[in-house]
Amino acid sequence: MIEFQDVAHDYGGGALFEGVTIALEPGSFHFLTGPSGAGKSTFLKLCYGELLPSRGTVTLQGTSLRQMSRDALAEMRNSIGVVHQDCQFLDHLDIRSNVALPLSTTGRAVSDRDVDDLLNWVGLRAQADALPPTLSGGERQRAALARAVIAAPRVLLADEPTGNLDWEMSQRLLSLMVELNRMGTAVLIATHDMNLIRTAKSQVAARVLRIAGRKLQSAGSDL
Ligand SMILES: Nc1ncnc2c1ncn2[C@@H]1O[C@H](COP(=O)(O)OP(=O)(O)OP(=O)(O)O)[C@@H](O)[C@H]1O
Repeated sequence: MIEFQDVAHDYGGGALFEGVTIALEPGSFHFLTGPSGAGKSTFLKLCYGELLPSRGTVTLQGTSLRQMSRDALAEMRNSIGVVHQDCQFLDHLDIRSNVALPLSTTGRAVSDRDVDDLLNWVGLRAQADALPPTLSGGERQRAALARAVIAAPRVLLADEPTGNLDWEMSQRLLSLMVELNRMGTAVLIATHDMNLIRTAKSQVAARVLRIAGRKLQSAGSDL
C-alpha cells in the first residue's frame, strides 16, 4: 500500500532519518513516535506525496512517487485521508461544507445526508451548520477526522490528532480510528502520547515505530 525502500530525508541540515525500509500493509495499524523534531511529520508527508524523499523510493499502491504525474498523484491522494496537526478549515464555510470539501473539490457527488451521517459518527451532527472558529479543540479534531475519511480512503494518516485534547476526548478520537481500522482502513498515527499508545494496544494489534538516532525502529515491549 505504502512502501519505503531505503529512504532518507534531508531538508539541507543533515539527514533526519536514513535507510528506512518499511511497508504499511492494507488494514494495518501503526503508531509513529519519537522526540520533537525527529521527523514524524516529515515521514507522514512522504507517505502522502507532499514531499519526495532525498534518497530512496516511496511507492504508493505500486507506483513510485517519482514516476507519478501531477494528476496521478492528485488521484492517489484521494485514497489517503490526512488529519493535519493544525487541522485548518475554511472559516467562512460551515462544518458540513468543510467536511465535504475532499469530494466537492474533486467534482464528486456529495449529499448532505451522507455528510450528516459522518458528522453523527464523530458526534458533531449538531454542529453541522456552525462555522469552524466556533468549535472547541476536540470538536475541530473530530471534524478534521470526518473530513479525512469522507472520501472513504484506504489509508488514514493522522499527525498528533490528540494534541491538546483532554484524555476523554483523546480516547474518543482513538476509538473512532480503531473503528475505521476494523472496517479495513490502514491507520498511521504520529503521536507523543504514550498513554494513548498503551490504551490502543489493548484494543488493536498496533505496531509502534519510533524515529530515533536517524533510524526508524520498531519500539519494544516497554510501551
Ligand atoms: N520545510 C522544511 N524546511 C526545512 N526544515 C524543515 C522543514 N520542515 C521541517 N523541517 C525541520 O525538520 C525537522 C523535523 O521536522 P518534523 O516536523 O518532521 O518533526 P516532528 O518529529 O514531526 O516534530 P514535532 O513532534 O515537534 O511535531 C525539524 O528540525 C524541522 O525544523
